[in-house]
Amino acid sequence: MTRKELFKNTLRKSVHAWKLINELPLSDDESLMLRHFMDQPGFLDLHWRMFVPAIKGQGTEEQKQKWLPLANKMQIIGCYAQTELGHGSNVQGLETTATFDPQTDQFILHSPTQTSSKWWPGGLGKVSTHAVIYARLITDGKDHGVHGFIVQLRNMDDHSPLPGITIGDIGVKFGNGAYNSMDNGFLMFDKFCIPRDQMLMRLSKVTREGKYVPSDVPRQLMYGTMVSVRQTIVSNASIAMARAVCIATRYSAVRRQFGSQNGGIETQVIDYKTQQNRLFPLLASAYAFRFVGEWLKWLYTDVTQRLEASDFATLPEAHACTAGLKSMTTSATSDGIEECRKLCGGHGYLWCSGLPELFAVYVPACTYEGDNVVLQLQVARFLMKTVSQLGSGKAPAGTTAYMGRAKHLLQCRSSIRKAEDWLNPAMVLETFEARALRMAVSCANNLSKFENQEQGFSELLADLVEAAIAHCQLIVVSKFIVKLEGEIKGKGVKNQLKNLCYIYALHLIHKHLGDFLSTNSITSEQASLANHQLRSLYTQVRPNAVALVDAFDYTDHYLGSVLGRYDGNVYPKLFEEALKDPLNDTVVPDGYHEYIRPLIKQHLRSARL
Ligand SMILES: CCCCCCCC/C=C\CCCCCCCCCCCC(=O)SCCNC(=O)CCNC(=O)[C@H](O)C(C)(C)COP(=O)(O)OP(=O)(O)OC[C@H]1O[C@@H](n2cnc3c(N)ncnc32)[C@H](O)[C@@H]1OP(=O)(O)O
Ligand SMILES: Cc1cc2nc3c(=O)[nH]c(=O)nc-3n(C[C@H](O)[C@H](O)[C@H](O)COP(=O)(O)OP(=O)(O)OC[C@H]3O[C@@H](n4cnc5c(N)ncnc54)[C@H](O)[C@@H]3O)c2cc1C
Repeated sequence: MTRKELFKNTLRKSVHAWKLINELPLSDDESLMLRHFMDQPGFLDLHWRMFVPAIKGQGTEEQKQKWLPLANKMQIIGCYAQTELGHGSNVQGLETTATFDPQTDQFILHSPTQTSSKWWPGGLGKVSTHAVIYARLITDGKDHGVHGFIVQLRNMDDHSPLPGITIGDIGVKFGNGAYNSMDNGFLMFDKFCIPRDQMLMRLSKVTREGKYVPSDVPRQLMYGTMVSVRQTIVSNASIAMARAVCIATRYSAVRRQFGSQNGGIETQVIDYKTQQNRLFPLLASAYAFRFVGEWLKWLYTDVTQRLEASDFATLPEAHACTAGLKSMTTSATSDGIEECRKLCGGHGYLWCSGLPELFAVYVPACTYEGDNVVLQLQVARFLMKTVSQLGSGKAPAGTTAYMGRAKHLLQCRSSIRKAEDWLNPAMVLETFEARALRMAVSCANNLSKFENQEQGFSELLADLVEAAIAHCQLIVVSKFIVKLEGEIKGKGVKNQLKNLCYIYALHLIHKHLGDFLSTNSITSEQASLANHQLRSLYTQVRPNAVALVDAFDYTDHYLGSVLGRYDGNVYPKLFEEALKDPLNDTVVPDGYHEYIRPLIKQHLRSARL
């Protein structure tokens, strides 16, 4: 499809989905499922995942009563317009202004520079009638920082932009199809007025007289919508990883190369240890991200209930966990999808493998909802704060509880003696805890050598990100272990999950061996025992690998991959797909008479001469 066709088709699908949700009707969970099967980014994502939650989280009761019924019935369509041409990560650096005019009781929204243009919001370019806009609030010449506002963008009769608003699509993005179904947009305000009651005022307020009343709760609650979406992105990482792994695993069982003596049957590529060493950790990651996603959903629900009761104690941890896990799982999944493409050899590069589009549509997850490095730095700040409070009497809780055992973890030596010890959950956990704590403490020690903490932080950014990743990996491993300790129906299933859990943990040890050795969390002998155990786990997973991806229960239609077909009938179907290509509509291609024939004839003539 052309971009215009793709966009229009996405509108058609979205509206059809909305119709089904209402007519059947579907529950929230079922609607979410429908979104997955629709399988295309579109304006509904931003309306439901960001616009509605922003009003719910930051609006007053009156604002919710006014706007939510309209939004819930989709009588208005909204998006989340925060990022600008000049600033995305640095939210405090946004330039759009919202200046209160006490004469008219309105805010005047303005884009003072080109870099202040809103740039990127999904659904903004062509669809949304409304947006939650983030802008600097100015009253009486004073800048109070960034706040949210509900703004109507387009005329409800003919969809034209309202006077004072310039709006459009930012253009084609990475890949063919992929995220181009979405109208990511730009927007400029030219002294555009909105009534005062359209500032989202649950947190801070502006009175009729123009007095600014600051929030009596943490101002970071304004970032709540991002926290909520980051949490869902972790579960989505598992879905995308599982999809790629399903394709690569099934195809690896079909594909044969080498290994035959005198014309016998060749080896299935899945039997090569190198293939297993690349593939099975990704299979394990798909399961691991699912379990940590379930736990994160619980954490998010818990913090939301606490916030409603004005208990803000766990907010920093919820922010660190959602930011860190969003970052870690999306980076691993993007890399994993690309690895799956390579695991499928040349055919993985074909569009009909399903992997190029999956990669193209998935990879912006490393950037949207917070650049992955910027988010790990938030985790690092949280860790440095926690380390600095050790010994102050305030015991670290939740995912940093292990830091409370700093004395032990800083000096303990791993008691792994034989390969099977690497299947001991306590020993594995302690190894990850020691590594994470030692990396965090080492950063804190290095930081303390700087007179200026912020300067020290800047200098140590790369180390801090590594410490943050180590902490996030510990969370994933620990939540997988907790899952195994819970009720799992069927001994066989439990055994398979156990194998995957230890593959996940041991492959991380192998991948980040430098960290584990340099922090003395393990010795090189213990590292080689871990490798030995890993190989043995691969052998145990091998006979069940295809069943473990079948368990994701993806239909062929959803996978959209010739290589990942359930029936394994890959080669005839590759031919069928090739023959569908428009280039094969004619035997002699368009352009032959114009370019190829004259070229060949010229050679023939010169040959005769
Ligand atoms: C064919 C295949 C198809 C595949 C389909 C797959 C199927 C998928 C199915 C469904 C998919 C649906 C998915 C939904 C998708 C939704 C689409 C998303 C679109 C993307 C939308 C966006 O990108 S919106 C814009 C997002 N922008 C950002 O994330 C900006 C990042 N920056 C920030 O968040 C902040 O600026 C910052 C955190 C980096 C820094 O903030 P600031 O400068 O204000 O703070 P400080 O560093 O000074 O910190 C102050 C203090 O506050 C704490 N803090 C910061 N943030 C938070 C927070 N959120 N909550 C709580 N506390 C916070 C910070 O830690 C500091 O604490 P101290 O104690 O003072 O240290
Ligand atoms: C597909 C897609 C959809 C989007 N949808 C929306 C939307 O609906 N609404 C919306 O408001 N926005 C949206 N965005 C914007 C998105 O949220 C931002 O692009 C994202 O937050 C990253 O910000 P940035 O572009 O400013 O990156 P930058 O911050 O400019 O990042 C550039 C580089 O600088 C590095 N960097 C930046 N700051 C630091 C630092 N402090 N320390 C170390 N390194 C740093 C980053 O790691 C990165 O390598 C979308 C983006 C994409 C790609």
